[in-house]
Amino acid sequence: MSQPTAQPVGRRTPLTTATHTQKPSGMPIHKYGAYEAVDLPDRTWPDRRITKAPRWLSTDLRDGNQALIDPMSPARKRAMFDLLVRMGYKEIEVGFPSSGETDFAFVRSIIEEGAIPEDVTISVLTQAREDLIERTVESLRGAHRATVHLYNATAPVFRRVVFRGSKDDIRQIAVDGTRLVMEYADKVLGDDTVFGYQYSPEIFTDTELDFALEVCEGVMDVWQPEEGREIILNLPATVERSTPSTHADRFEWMSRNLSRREFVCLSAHPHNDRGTAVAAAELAVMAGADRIEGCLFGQGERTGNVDLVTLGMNLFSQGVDPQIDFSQIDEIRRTSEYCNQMEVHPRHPYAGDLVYTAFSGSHQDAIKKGFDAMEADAAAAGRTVDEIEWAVPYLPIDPKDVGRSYEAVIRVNSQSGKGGIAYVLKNDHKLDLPRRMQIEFSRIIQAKTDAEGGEVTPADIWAVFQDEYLPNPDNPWGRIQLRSGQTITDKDGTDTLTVEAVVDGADTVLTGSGNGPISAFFDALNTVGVDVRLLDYQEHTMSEGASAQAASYIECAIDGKVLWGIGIDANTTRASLKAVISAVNRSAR
Ligand SMILES: CC(=O)SCCNC(=O)CCNC(=O)[C@H](O)C(C)(C)COP(=O)(O)OP(=O)(O)OC[C@H]1O[C@@H](n2cnc3c(N)ncnc32)[C@H](O)[C@@H]1OP(=O)(O)O
Ligand SMILES: CC(C)C(=O)C(=O)O
Repeated sequence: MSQPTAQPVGRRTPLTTATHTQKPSGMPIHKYGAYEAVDLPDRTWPDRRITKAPRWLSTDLRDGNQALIDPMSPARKRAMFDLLVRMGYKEIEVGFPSSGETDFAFVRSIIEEGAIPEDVTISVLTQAREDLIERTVESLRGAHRATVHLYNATAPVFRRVVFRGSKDDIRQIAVDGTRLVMEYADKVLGDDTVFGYQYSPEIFTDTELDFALEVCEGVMDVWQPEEGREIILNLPATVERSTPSTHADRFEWMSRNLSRREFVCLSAHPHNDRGTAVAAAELAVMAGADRIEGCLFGQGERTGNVDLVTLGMNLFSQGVDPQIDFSQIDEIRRTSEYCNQMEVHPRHPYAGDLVYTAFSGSHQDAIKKGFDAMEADAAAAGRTVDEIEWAVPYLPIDPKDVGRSYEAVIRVNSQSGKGGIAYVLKNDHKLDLPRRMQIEFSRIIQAKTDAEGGEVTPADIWAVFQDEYLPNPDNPWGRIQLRSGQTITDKDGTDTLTVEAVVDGADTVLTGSGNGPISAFFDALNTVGVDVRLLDYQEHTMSEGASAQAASYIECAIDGKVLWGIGIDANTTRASLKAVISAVNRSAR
């Protein structure tokens, strides 16, 4: 029989792609074509950095609302509007007033009730149809600052299928619509309304670049932008169709080729069909966009509009002021959920229930070390933790900055390790367990999670910890309970300890001597047949002030077993005696 040849460690046949050849899926790929690239070899956007917030427009009340199963009631609309104002949005698209009485009445209500702050501009959307434009402008009577937003589709399939017209016909719809908006604004709105205009070539992402430019130029020829008379040209990714890099190329191309660029506010309106709307928006800003339209938490048609919360918080997490207040993210989320009647996903960036929570051991370990290092670094710099740069692994921002507590940062289940459990004890009970004690206790918790599954709450952890290490009058298990102890130190430094205790149910006085209270106590315990040897001892105060408690941790070998004990007391000697009893009682449990 031939002997198998021993392979040196690390020299076995590796798994390579050759052993995992992928096979054609059989999916109908012939139905789809590649998206056209932009010929822009001297593109500049990849080298740009975002150093300030773009202008934001919230379209929650329009694009968000039009996509809801149950569009917002007037009360829900008002709650959303007030939230957006409180957060600091200065441009808010409040509806499509010509769609019906609900939107029209809502626009009238916020104007007539004085709900729009002086520095907030409301915007309303309309198709390029005269009756709709008239009704739209009518809704704005008496507003301080208002923008009419006109759109028509310019993409080839719309030209052919929806409008059944030539490029010139489509361009003319935009030009005529712009003229009508201006005429009705002149007729209906007084001088007390600061009036603005926005045009969107719909499905910009599917429109030939030169044609999108041609239509925008035609619109500008009518509006005549100049100093003090900007035009907002909004280039919507109505359906997201390309990588964010190609989207950025298209923005850079438009930004370079538009005439009167200094009077144009170039705006992006990404949707999330490919799941990359946030990246598309950020790269569009790098490529020249001045403004982003989106919705809170990515509400909106199909996969949603770009998420304004993620965009704003991405800036914040890079030290750039988003100009929007996200400090109460849970209130923002609750209001948005109420208005949209849709839940925000627990993994939603910055706002989901679980996004500042680590269950897994190595994450928890790193987070605990990160918090400890922050405290040490702040103390070394003579500052508070809030005054130094945030650097906690796995937490891109300090949850406190969005109104979250640290309670949920670490949650314990079967995937957790000692770091997380130690974090809970330190955070909730001011107990900073020595490393080997963390290991010992985490095994006890792990046995529980393996047996029972699910999550172990901080309250469960504390109950197990107390039961394991801290016998007390309500739970007085163990051979020995301490009543009182007294040490006398003689002139050569020897401590003599007298302890009153209950041993095996009987009141007992134990005495012993040694070169400190702990060794004196070990000596005393020997008299009742307990053989203890000290391996490690640590202590710390748990709070400041006269009534401060101290925690003592002791690692001992007791009758051949190595165990930890803990004692908590205002008196450090008493804390250490309790720690010895905790370990001794555990050894006999
Ligand atoms: C990408 C976006 O999100 S765009 C915004 C979409 N949002 C909404 O549509 C919500 C509100 N809309 C509505 O309530 C309705 O569409 C209304 C009340 C405004 C209009 O309703 P209707 O009069 O029934 O027209 P409908 O919306 O079906 O539009 C169809 C007609 O308008 C034309 N049309 C569509 N969009 C536009 C436009 N932007 N400009 C000019 N004409 C347009 C179509 O070609 C079609 O014309 P046809 O009847 O001659 O074939
Ligand atoms: C009206 C436009 C801006 C729009 O909502 C879109 O194209 O998605």
